[in-house]
Amino acid sequence: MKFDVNLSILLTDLPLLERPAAAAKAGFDAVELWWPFPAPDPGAADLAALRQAIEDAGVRLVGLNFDAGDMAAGERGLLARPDGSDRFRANIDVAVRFAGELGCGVLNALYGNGPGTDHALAVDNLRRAADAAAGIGATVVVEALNSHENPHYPITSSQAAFELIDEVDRDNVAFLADLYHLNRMGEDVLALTDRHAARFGHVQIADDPGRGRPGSGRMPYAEIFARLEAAGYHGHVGLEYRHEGPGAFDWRQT
Ligand SMILES: O=C(O)C(=O)CO
Repeated sequence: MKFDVNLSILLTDLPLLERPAAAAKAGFDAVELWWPFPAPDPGAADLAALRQAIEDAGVRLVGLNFDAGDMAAGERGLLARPDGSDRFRANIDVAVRFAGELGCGVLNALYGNGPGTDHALAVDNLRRAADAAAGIGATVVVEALNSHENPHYPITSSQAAFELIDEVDRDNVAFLADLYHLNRMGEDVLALTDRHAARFGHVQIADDPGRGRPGSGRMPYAEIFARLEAAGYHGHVGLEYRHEGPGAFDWRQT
C-alpha cells in the first residue's frame, strides 16, 4: 500500500510549514491536507509558502480538502450550505490551482452540516468543482462521516455518498472511503472494499474505537490492506488518525 500522512490531524504539534519535512523524516513521500487556511483565498504569499514547504520536503501532495468552513468549530463543508456556498465557490479555483501546481490528483468536497442544507445546491457545487478539477486531471471525492462525531452531517453511509455521486454524473467524481467513519457507522468495510473498490477515489484510515493508529482499536487492518490490493485499489491510503507523542507510525514496522 502507498500511505500518506494527513498533516491536518497528525504532526500537529509542529507549525504547518514544518509538517511536510517531518512527514518526510518519518519515511513518507506523500501527504494530504484539509484546507489549512481560514479563508477560501489566503493570498499568494501564504499559498507560495505552503507550496515551498511541500516541495522542499520532497513529498507529494496527494489529497487536499476544499475549504470546508471552520473545521475546528465543527463545520464540515460548504457544498450544501446556502450560507457557505459563495465561500466554496470562491475556493474552487484557488484550491484547484494549488493542487495543480503540486500535482495533487484528489480534492475532497465535504457536504456541510444541517440543518438547512440544500441538496440541489450541493449537486450544482460538486459539478462546478468537478469541472474545474477536470482541467488539472484531478478527481473530486465525496466522503461519508460518522454521525456520532458529526451529528448534523447528512452523508453518513457509503450508499448516501454513492447516490450523490451518481446524481452529480461526472466521470471525475468518486468516493472517499474513510474506513474509520464507515466502520463506526456499522458498515462492513471488508465487504464494501470487495464490492466497490473501483468507486474509491481515495481511502483514509484510523482504527475504531478511538480514531487512533492501526492496532489501537479492533479493525482488521492487515486484512483490509490485503483486500484493497486484491480489489485493485492503487491509490494512496491517507493516515487520518490522532496520535500524540512518539510512535505514531510504528505500526508500519509490525
Ligand atoms: O472531519 C473529519 O472527520 C474528516 O474525516 C474530514 O475529512
